[in-house]
Amino acid sequence: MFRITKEFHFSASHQLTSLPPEHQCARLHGHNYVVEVELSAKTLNEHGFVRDYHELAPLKSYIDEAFDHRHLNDVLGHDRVTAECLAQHFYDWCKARLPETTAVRVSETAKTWAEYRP
Ligand SMILES: Nc1nc2c(c(=O)[nH]1)N=C([C@H](O)[C@H](O)COP(=O)(O)OP(=O)(O)OP(=O)(O)O)CN2
Ligand SMILES: [Zn+2]
Repeated sequence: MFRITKEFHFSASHQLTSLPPEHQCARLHGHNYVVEVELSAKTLNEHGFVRDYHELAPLKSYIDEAFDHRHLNDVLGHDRVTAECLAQHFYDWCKARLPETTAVRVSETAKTWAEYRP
C-alpha cells in the first residue's frame, strides 16, 4: 500500500459552548490549525503517483475561502467545533472528490492531533 499526505494551515476562532463555563475552551479563543490529508492506493498511476499533490489544490482553496480567519461555530453551523469534528468534516469533503482519501488529521496546538479514519 502506498500512502501520501499533504498539510494545510489556517487560523480561526472557536468556542466549545457545551463545556462547563470554567473550562478554558468554553471561552472564545483561536488556534493556528493544521489539517493533514492522507491518500492511499495499492497501485500507482502511470506517473508513479497515488495522486498528484497538486490535485489537492481545491482543498487549499476551500480552506482559504471558508475557514481561514473565520469563526468555526459559524462555518460548521454547530458548537461541536472540536478537532475530531473538523477532521471528519474535511475527510467527508475530500472523500467526495478524491476517492483515495483514507484519513484526515487535525491539530490545534503543537502537542495535539485528532484523526478521523473510518
Ligand atoms: N479531544 C479533544 N479535546 C480537546 C479539544 C478537542 O478538539 N478535542 N479541544 C480543546 C481546545 O479547543 C484547545 O485545543 C485546548 O487544547 P489543550 O491541549 O487543552 O491546549 P493547551 O495548550 O491549553 O494545553 P496545555 O496542557 O496547557 O499544554 C480542548 N480539548
Ligand atoms: Zn480550542
